[in-house]
Amino acid sequence: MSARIIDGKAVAEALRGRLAERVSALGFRPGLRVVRVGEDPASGVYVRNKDRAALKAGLDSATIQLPEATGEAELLDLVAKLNADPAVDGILVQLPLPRQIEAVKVLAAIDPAKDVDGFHAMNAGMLATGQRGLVPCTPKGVMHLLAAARIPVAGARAVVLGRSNIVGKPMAALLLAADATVTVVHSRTRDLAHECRRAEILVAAVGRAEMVKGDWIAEGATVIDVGINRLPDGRLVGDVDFAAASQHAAAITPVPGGVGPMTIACLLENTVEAAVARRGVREAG
Ligand SMILES: Nc1nc(=O)c2c([nH]1)NC[C@@H]1CN(c3ccc(C(=O)N[C@@H](CCC(=O)O)C(=O)O)cc3)C=[N+]21
Repeated sequence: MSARIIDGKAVAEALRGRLAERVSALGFRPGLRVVRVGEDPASGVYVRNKDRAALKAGLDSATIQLPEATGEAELLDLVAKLNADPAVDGILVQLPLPRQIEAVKVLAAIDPAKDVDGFHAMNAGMLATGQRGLVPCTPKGVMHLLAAARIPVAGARAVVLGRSNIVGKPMAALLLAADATVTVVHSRTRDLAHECRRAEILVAAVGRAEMVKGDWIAEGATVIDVGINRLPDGRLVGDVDFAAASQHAAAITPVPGGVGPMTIACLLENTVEAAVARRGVREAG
């Protein structure tokens, strides 16, 4: 059997189209500012793709590029300025940050109402306690993909591989809120393969190229691959051995063209949501 491929690029395009319509009805351009310190290669493609998508959706979007040697106080000053700017609805500080800057301090300084990454402890707490807040883009994008592919989540056995604050933990919280039975597994889990084989929905988010093997996948499972890993030969692969997993899964996301484009679409969605909430806009429909 060969799995159905869940086309994240197409689902993201559809979501961006709906957002463009929503933005044009607002009568103002939601403002997004992305702050990038230094030149971490992982965030290069992301920044370029995001800028293009944001402008196309009608957002007022700009990237603020700071030098690698920027100090923590300087970055905190910029965040304070963006917090105070009424035209700015969303603030995203690209991670990872250079060594001299403590990321948790910077994330804590962002106004939670403008925290379109959903990384502030306030938004993480809102998600954990089932309250409305800004939800991290990648896990939010995964939930959109599951819905678009008509994968039943309620009651399903879901396994999340990875426990990061930016993907694994919020992913588990969202699946739980959608009534899945959620297991989080990680590098210290005994018999990872066995745990993964129990999954009806497997979300792989460890950042290790093709770590999930074909025989880790139950027959008929849905496989969501969050990993984006660059191999020495330049090829881009996920955390899952795609060809082998496709022989067992019923549905699977590719890399590239799976979760990545959804992360960007959800960043735009969060910016629109932040703008609507902050400015007290009442939308029709
Ligand atoms: N504060 C913060 N928030 C982030 O969300 C964040 C970050 N920092 N730092 C860097 C990572 C990386 N990231 C990506 C998102 C989408 C693609 C993406 O769209 N990838 C495409 C194309 C990839 C390619 O062609 O190279 C795909 O998977 O199909 C990639 C990478 C968000 N990140």
